[in-house]
Amino acid sequence: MQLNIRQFSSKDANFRKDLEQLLSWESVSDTRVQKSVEEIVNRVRLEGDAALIELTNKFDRRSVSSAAELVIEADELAQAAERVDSKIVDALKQAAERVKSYHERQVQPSWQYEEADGTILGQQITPLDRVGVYVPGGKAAYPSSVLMNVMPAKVAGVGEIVMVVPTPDSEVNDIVLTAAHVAGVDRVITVGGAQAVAALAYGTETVPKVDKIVGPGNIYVATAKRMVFGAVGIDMIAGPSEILVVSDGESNPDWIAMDLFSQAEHDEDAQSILISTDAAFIEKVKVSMERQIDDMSRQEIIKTSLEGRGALIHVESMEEAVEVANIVAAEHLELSIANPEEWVGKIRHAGAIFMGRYTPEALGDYCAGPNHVLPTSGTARFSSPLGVYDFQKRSSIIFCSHEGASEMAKIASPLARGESLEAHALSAEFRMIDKA
Ligand SMILES: NC(=O)c1ccc[n+]([C@@H]2O[C@H](COP(=O)([O-])OP(=O)(O)OC[C@H]3O[C@@H](n4cnc5c(N)ncnc54)[C@H](O)[C@@H]3O)[C@@H](O)[C@H]2O)c1
Ligand SMILES: N[C@H](CO)Cc1c[nH]c[nH+]1
Ligand SMILES: [Zn+2]
Repeated sequence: MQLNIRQFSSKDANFRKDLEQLLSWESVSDTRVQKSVEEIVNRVRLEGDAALIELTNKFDRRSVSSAAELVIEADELAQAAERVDSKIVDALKQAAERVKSYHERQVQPSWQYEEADGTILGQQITPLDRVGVYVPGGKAAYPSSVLMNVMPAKVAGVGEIVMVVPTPDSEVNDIVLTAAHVAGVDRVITVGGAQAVAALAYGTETVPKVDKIVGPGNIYVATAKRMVFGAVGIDMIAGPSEILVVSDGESNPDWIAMDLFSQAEHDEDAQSILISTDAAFIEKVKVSMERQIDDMSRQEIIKTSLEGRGALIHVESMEEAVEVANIVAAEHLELSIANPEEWVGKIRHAGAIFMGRYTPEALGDYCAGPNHVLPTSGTARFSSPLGVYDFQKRSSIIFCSHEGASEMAKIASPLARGESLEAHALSAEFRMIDKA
């Protein structure tokens, strides 16, 4: 099948403009989706379960009549695990173990230090009480996303985990429920989209209000998360998947073609980009894609994604490749080159960096250990992978000895008076040992 994928070179006069246009999709989509998400969120906030049921029936093609039908309790999750092929259950358990082991290294303990006069300063770290985990389920089922969202929350010690997942046409995916069981989810609610995010943010008669919502999803989910931020915490905006492969032209073109497909098959809105210093290699990858796509079960989604949002970019040098990669700030960056360790330090913006020819992004999606919930749409410039730190919060700890309070009051008092805040000044001065 022929693929009309955008192709350009860093030598083109319009290169920067073309690149900008390639990456500018989210803002265009935002205005299209914004209004409908606003309406959905407001309805769920004001009407609770009634709106949640109506919107779920509409968007997921269901015929639910009571909210109780939307809830799957922990014991039903365990039953689902019995219906799933034991090889898949084993793989889920092994993946969960690897993800857990990686995330255990992220735990931030409380800390404190003592000054000479006995004053103690520090931070007390506590887990969140209740979190909502969004697991996408519109176009594909994501048991792996259950593990990636829930394991770090478990490692952090979160009190209660409520998972939402859409079940279009009422098709419940047993592997998703099994993953929820393996990871230790407390309750699953089969709703999705902006209505699920709103229900978790504001609470309904059936869905408990949570402290934070985490997890990826399509543009409706991402827009809703952005909208409810403030009423609840959110992790990041993790939208349609992206991959940027940087190749030196020495990798197997079939492997690279499949790596590009691997993210394109998620969604028509997913983005796969290849950058190479070798123009002939780019052609080989294109030929390989046109050959291999005929055998792909999700070829329509792949084609739409590659033709709408994909690109093959020729650059003059690895320096230039790195410069472009830092502009793209992709969710996933594959460095399919001979010496990735020489270049990795120059990458400033990427959700996850896959180093070398034997590290396909797909291994990170399932079981390498690091989280696959990653910042998309260039937000890797300021966001990080989902981690234990997203489920922990910090309280400052201050204990003043009498001597310490007295010394600090000498600093605080003039500052408070400089702000004309007399009560502040006096509050500090009362603690002085020598008030003269
Ligand atoms: N970044 C990550 O870590 C990560 C991980 C897994 C998946 N993903 C991405 O998550 C996304 C999953 O998307 P999905 O669609 O399969 O599932 P989803 O669960 O995110 O979205 C499905 C929901 O979207 C809502 N919706 C669909 N069309 C709508 C419309 N016209 N108006 C209002 N609401 C509408 C419906 O409520 C539906 O339940 C993909 O883009 C995939 O690439 C990202
Ligand atoms: N690549 C997705 C994150 O962008 C995660 C995923 C789940 N399953 C397969 N892939
Ligand atoms: Zn993936």
